[in-house]
Amino acid sequence: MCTRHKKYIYLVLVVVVVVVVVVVVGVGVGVVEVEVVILVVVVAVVVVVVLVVVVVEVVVVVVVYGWYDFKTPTIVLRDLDLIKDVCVKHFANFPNRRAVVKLDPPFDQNLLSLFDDHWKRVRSAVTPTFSSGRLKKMCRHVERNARLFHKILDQKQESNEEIELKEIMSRMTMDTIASTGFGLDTDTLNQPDNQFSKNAKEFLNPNVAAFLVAMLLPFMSKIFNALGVKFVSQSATDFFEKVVDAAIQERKESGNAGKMHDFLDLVINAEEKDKDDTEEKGKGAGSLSRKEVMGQALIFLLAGYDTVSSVLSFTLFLLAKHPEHQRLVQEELDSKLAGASDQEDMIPKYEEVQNLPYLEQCINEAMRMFPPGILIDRVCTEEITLHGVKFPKGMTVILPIYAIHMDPDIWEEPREFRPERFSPDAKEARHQFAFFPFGHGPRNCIGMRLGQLELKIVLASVLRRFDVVPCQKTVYPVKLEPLKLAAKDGLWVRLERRRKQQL
Ligand code: HEM
Repeated sequence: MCTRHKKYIYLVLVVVVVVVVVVVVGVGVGVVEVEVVILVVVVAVVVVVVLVVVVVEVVVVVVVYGWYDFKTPTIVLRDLDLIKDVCVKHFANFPNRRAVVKLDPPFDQNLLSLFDDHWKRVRSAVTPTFSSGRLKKMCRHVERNARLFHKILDQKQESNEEIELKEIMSRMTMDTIASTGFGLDTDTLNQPDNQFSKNAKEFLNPNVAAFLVAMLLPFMSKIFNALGVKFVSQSATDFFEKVVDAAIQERKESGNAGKMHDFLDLVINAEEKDKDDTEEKGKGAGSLSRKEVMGQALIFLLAGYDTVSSVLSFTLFLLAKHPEHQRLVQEELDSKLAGASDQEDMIPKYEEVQNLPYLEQCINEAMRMFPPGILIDRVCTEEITLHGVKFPKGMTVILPIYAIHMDPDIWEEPREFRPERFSPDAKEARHQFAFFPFGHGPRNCIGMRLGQLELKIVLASVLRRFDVVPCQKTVYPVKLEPLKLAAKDGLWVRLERRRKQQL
């Protein structure tokens, strides 16, 4: 039960006890009639009984609540131990996400949407792409894009331009995902309307209306499929298939195939093992069918673009509004990175960003307040009872990330930006599952370490070079769009060059 409810219940109980004592004393001194005593005791008993019922009800309402999504029982968990059990301890009973809409091939083969053993095989084949060794190699793409990004920021700073962070960060992360994943040089930073960016935006903006209808009325998904309504743009999917094919061809011809250790190499390796290109092939760990490979290429683009750009922009925006925390980050960067990086461009290296605890605290606090994913879900595949709550087979389990990140019983004044919440002591004192922007357990975000690396390299390099300050268009507190955690009025700031002696 949460402490707020407890407080009210204790208050009412104290009032009841005080009234009873006053009345009994009143009888003792002869100012209250016996009938009044009987009446007061009856009322007190009724109040206590009602309270007991409410307490039980509150326990049920606060720990979990649910509804029927037509015939599918759906439950929302608030209890952190239950969340831990579902995601980690009893993962075997909850291995999949719900299939909200039926996707078209090859996108239907993406990790996010796969089930059971099929998911397990693809996940273990893709996991090596994100090993420390490969991340280190991918880092040079992140650094190169950060360098190009600085040139744009320099121009904007020199002309004292106001900057909408989400827009410019999206362009930068688009280039980063294209180069880290596929070795492509897309230059979206300088050419925001290039073909790659146009198709990515089209692909990333699915048929929202159909998607929402299918979410609210699951049976409509089948009707949409029968009518040929697409949830994801076919032309954009075709475009990316061609882009990936051309990139593979180019790498093979240049003799670099297998040497770059990025996602494209995984594609090429998979091809070698799976020459006859059928969906049924690629059953061994490490081997993927051509469609599976394309499915992962598309989900990397989808999952790695908007998420990272959103956290980058919210973190910088919050630091602009909280200069005292920005100073602390800059002091950390000055002391830990001084002399170790290339002084000219201020881009820290892979090893250097591994030890920036205060920057990490600020990033975590920004992700607590504005997690790119509002919730995650799992489906129960085998009945189980956990902490007295029965999960029947087929039940959808919702794990509400945003609601838990904003729960005042876990986070005091949750709307305040307080990076100190993530100090080692504060973390130690809190339930480990109170913060989960990347999900939890074996099905958590596979790109987490790449995402964190990008965040730290880009933020460290920007904050070493510039002070980020509010401007006329800054709207704070942030007003959110109705259906996603995006700022309705944009995230506007201005840049000021840091004075030499601070560097
Ligand atoms: C700040 C950055 C990111 C955030 C906050 C984020 C968040 C998430 C969340 C909440 C999930 C669901 C986890 C669960 O159900 O337990 C997820 C899954 C996933 N993410 Fe990320 N993500 C980020 C970056 C990335 C990047 C850079 C990539 C790829 C390059 C990526 C690829 C994926 C994939 C493929 C899955 C599905 C994993 C599976 O089902 O096995 N994400 N992410």
